[in-house]
Amino acid sequence: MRNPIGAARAFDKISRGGLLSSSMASQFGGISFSSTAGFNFSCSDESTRESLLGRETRNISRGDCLNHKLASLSGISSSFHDALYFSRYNYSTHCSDKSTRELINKGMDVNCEEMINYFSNIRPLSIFDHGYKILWPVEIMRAYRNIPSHVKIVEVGPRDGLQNEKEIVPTTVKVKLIKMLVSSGLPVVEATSFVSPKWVPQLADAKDVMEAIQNVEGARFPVLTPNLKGFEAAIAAGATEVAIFASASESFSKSNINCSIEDSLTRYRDVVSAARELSIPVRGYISCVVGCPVEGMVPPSKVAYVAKQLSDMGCYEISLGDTIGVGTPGTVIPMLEAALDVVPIDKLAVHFHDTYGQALSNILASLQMGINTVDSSVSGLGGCPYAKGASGNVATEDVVYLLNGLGVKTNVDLGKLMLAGDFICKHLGRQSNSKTAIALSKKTANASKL
Ligand SMILES: CC(C)(COP(=O)([O-])OP(=O)([O-])OC[C@H]1O[C@@H](n2cnc3c(N)ncnc32)[C@H](O)[C@@H]1OP(=O)([O-])[O-])[C@@H](O)C(=O)NCCC(=O)NCCSC(=O)C[C@@](C)(O)CC(=O)[O-]
Repeated sequence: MRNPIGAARAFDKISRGGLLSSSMASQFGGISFSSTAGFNFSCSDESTRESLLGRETRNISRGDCLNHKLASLSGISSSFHDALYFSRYNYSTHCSDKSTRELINKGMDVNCEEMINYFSNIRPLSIFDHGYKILWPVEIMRAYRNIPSHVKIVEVGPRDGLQNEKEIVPTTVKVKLIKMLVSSGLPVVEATSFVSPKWVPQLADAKDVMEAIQNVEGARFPVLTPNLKGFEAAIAAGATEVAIFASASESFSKSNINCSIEDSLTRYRDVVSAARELSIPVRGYISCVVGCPVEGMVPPSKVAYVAKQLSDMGCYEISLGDTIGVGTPGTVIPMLEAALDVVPIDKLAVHFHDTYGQALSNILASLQMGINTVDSSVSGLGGCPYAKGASGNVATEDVVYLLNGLGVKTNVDLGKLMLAGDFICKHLGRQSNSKTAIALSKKTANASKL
């Protein structure tokens, strides 16, 4: 096995010297570099070359403090680093934690050995054991650089989950579920919808739900409002935050809210302006961000268009919904890139249904791009009544397990969350859709510690 510190020193010398000599190649596990203009690379291993160059040749179009800091500390041109190691997104503001930031902010004083020690201490990956050649700190940086230190989970189970149940869930059960979710530490629990009861009878008790949770503290309770009528009813029932929901697909807009995308945006401008007068924050959703049950693939440009409209009208956050769960990172990443061209990253959230089992992969890809708000539904409840065949949202338990594994803070107690999931699943008379909940409920281990 190659000595990582030796390789670190080699990397350090190259970085500081700014010259890449062929004698260094052997220390980089067979990868050779040419330091001619433009830093062309040649590499003996096809897949390594692919991973080093193929996917990382975009230029940075946004400011990226880390790039410039690391470029300057390593003493080589930033274009080299931009092309090789970093994508276009800003690391520094989404930096994993304080000590990483400090490390980065030390600028010239940081060397690669410190980086290795740092990352090998905090990350459980034993990449050195896998016979990797040069790719560690690069790979680690690439995999973790944008993952935020804290993720806000928006629990949508009581709304997105229960809106799709055949049997109408009694108000008392909904209220108990909401309280249990809050007690698990979830900061935002979407409570219900003020939509037409003819369209969604499952949530016809919206007013009663809101009145019953008036005194519940510890979380915010946004509610869906499709128009001014819904907004006014929500405010009268005590809502202090609302969400509007547009679509990137014309057909879905028509089947879900009975109007075109443009007409929906006009309606939503009225809702947002009424909300602004009352200082009510408005979240925006976009459905069908990668695929539509009627139209098939949805181009990223359509998502970007609606995202910009929602952002411009004043939504504080825009949740990008893969309503029918068809996305993979292959389609989700280009969609997010398009959205990021028009909306700042801190305003974006992701909302994945898990129809094809891709939700966690899509969430990881989103985190790696710096997204720090994720919607999910306890026990994977859910679906949309107007998107036939779509399954539930990604399970909140699975998201928390993933984030715990990445060392990302959520403030959610997995054990308490599982109790909430168990409660609603027992009521519905079915098994949880959360793999984490199923696996952990078979163990007696204390799930709160996982
Ligand atoms: C938007 C409408 C109302 C248009 O529905 P419409 O029929 O075109 O509306 P209308 O203005 O002609 O009114 C028809 C009737 O509804 C009443 N009405 C009108 N508005 C309201 C209201 N706010 N609350 C209560 N009642 C309302 C209105 O008063 C009237 O009553 P009537 O005179 O017939 O007795 C209807 O299409 C609707 O309610 N759609 C909601 C559909 C829905 O909730 N879908 C699920 C949520 S979206 C989703 O799940 C996706 C998401 C967000 O999770 C993201 C993702 O997964 O991708």
